[in-house]
Amino acid sequence: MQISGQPTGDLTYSDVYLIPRRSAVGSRFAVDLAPGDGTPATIPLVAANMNSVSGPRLAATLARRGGLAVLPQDPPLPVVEEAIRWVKERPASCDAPIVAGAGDTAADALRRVPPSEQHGLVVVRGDAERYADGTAGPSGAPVGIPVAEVLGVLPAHRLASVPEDARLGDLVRGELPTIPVAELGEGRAAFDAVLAAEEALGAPILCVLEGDRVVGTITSRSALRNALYAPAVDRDGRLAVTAAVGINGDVAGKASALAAAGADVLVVDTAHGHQEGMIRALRTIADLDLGLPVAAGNIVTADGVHDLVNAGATILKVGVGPGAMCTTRMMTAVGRPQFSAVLETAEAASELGAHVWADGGVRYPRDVALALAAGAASIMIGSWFAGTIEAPGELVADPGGRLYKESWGMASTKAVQARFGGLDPYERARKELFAEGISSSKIYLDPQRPSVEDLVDMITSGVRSSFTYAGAGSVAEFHERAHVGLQSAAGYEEGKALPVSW
Ligand SMILES: NC(=O)C1=CN([C@@H]2O[C@H](COP(=O)(O)OP(=O)(O)OC[C@H]3O[C@@H](n4cnc5c(N)ncnc54)[C@H](OP(=O)(O)O)[C@@H]3O)[C@@H](O)[C@H]2O)C=CC1
Ligand SMILES: Nc1nc2c(ncn2[C@@H]2O[C@H](COP(=O)(O)O)[C@@H](O)[C@H]2O)c(=O)[nH]1
Ligand SMILES: [K+]
Repeated sequence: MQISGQPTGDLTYSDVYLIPRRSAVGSRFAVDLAPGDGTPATIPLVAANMNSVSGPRLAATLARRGGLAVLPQDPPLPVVEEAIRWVKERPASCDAPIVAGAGDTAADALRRVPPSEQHGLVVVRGDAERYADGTAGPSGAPVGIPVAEVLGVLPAHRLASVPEDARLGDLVRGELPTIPVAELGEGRAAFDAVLAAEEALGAPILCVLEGDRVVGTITSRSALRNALYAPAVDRDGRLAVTAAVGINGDVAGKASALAAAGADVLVVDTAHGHQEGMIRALRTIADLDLGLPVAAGNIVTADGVHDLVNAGATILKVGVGPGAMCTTRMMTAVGRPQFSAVLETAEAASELGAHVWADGGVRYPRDVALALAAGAASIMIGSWFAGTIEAPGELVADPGGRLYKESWGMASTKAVQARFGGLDPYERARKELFAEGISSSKIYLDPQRPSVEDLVDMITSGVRSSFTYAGAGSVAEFHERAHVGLQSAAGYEEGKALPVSW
């Protein structure tokens, strides 16, 4: 990366911009976004290990589009193992259905999906619990739902015009719109086949049939995405997923169990990553020789990079204080403006053959492009992804009818209370003294982009375009060719669009 001008201090994303330069990359579709960090990701996006962000559905959806999600360290190990299993059993070539029971009401459904196009529910006879949101129960059972059990598909937009207490079983009508998995094909052929089936059946969402089981759903939008993205998969072609480990407790036992459950990357995570406890935890994991990439953090200095890589980290998780839920900077004054933190750590990491994930503070696609320009391999996003259909938790309508999901910091009083609920009251009270995050925040769904996939489309299209402005066809070339300038607050303001006249 080249920087024009002399920065007088550390910089964050709003302080900088990208200068266009001569390009030989003729099309934005010619850009390869694979991070090249030793993980199976094919796009440089990682969902943060926050309880309000990375659950199994978001992890599977993001992996289908080439990203990774980090399952957080707080839930009990069996819950995380089950989440890994759930992700691994989801299809890579079609969507994991949102399954509802015939007796569920429209109000129940609206807590899971907004009434928007491109989304819907697969309504089954009786109780949907049996299908655990698309699986057929315990480990080893066949994946998918017997077609005879499926009453129909309810497009979510219909929920806008029915009474709240209407039963879903009474709302589905007509023949079940299906497409055999063998007809899906690849690329444009798949898009054409799905579009033709949608038009012929007059249905915006189709059930994908393998034998006599519904293994997923598909829309023409998801068929288009199948052609644009390559899923992040493990050696067996199953969707990839990542899981976090803390630095305390039985680190070896937990890391081994997560690896055995199928985690594709381990993330060793604590607020102050440049500490002896982290170095011990990394050495413990290195001794296990699990053969997995290990991400560790959070750090913001080159010294931190050296110590953590020497202890076994292959990826550094970089960022102290930029997170939307984070109060560390105001509580402790500690942290570092994120652009400079990524720039310095990425340079140090690259000398050691390691990589950086820029963690936190991303609010626009431009921030992702700038983190990549600074040398990051991937970008971690938390709060922005919390306001999506796939994030854990239910949709809530505010008094004006706008839909949101609740989010909270992993170092907030709420998270600390949940994490240390098993301790005696004295120990719990001691832990609660140190909250460094907000306990409750509303993250509104973007009505135009209610799904994490919509956000991924938006971010990757912005970043593909950034790459061509810089004449870069890959992440490695972007690291080389990005030309960054410094801007004033007025310069940043000028770049914003104007929703109403001035
Ligand atoms: N990226 C960021 O800016 C931040 C992220 N977080 C996130 O919050 C979650 C919880 O992390 P964490 O609070 O580390 O909890 P952990 O459960 O991982 O424990 C942290 C350990 O480090 C010790 N420690 C020493 N100094 C500090 C310090 N300054 N801050 C925190 N712990 C310290 C703690 O001991 P003792 O409790 O006795 O002090 C404890 O043993 C993680 O997901 C983390 O990434 C939290 C804060 C900042
Ligand atoms: N200091 C704190 N940092 C936190 C907390 N919870 C999460 N985080 C960090 O934020 C990023 C995600 O950033 P976002 O801007 O995309 O939301 C996450 O990965 C953590 O590093 C917290 O309570 N305190
Ligand atoms: K912050």
